[in-house]
Amino acid sequence: GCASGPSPDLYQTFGGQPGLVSLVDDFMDGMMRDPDLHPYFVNANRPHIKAELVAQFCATLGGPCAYKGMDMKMAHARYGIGDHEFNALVQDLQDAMDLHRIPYRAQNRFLAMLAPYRDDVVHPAPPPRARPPLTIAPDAVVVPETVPADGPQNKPPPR
Ligand code: HEM
Repeated sequence: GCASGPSPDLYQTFGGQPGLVSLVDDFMDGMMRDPDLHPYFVNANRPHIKAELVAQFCATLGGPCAYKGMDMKMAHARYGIGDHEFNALVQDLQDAMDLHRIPYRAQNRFLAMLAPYRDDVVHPAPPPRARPPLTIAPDAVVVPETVPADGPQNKPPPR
């Protein structure tokens, strides 16, 4: 039949745990060489992200793992990631899978399972920053409700 979804076989096609650790190493190296993605990861905790990616990929493929990292929306919302960056990441993942000689059929099965994350990862703009606290009392400045049409009333007297 038409193979799709997770399976222990698919996980083995990716080389099991050692295969995934090595794949994610090369994937992250590729993203660090990618000018579209470098800024997002240069100051990030890359060893942590790589460990989470290995667990997530393992679980997604059908391996004996559970992903216990952050929810995808929570992890990405603040970065204002666009479609362009998402596509760049998919390209870098394909390059890493090519390097590891993962057969195209297996690559496509995996990418199809990651595609639904696009909606969680891509945000048109970062959420607004928290406002700084007010430094003056809100009622310290009294603004008149209406400004008279003939201008301010405190004109100097006519000579
Ligand atoms: C299919 C697409 C993607 C998947 C499956 C994915 C997966 C993950 C995972 C599992 C984590 C770790 C979460 C944790 O720490 O618990 C993470 C973190 C992160 N991802 Fe993604 N990601 C994707 C797309 C992207 C894209 C396109 C970007 C940037 C352009 C990105 C940037 C980041 C950053 C900066 C973090 C660190 C978050 C933090 O610690 O504040 N991700 N991602």
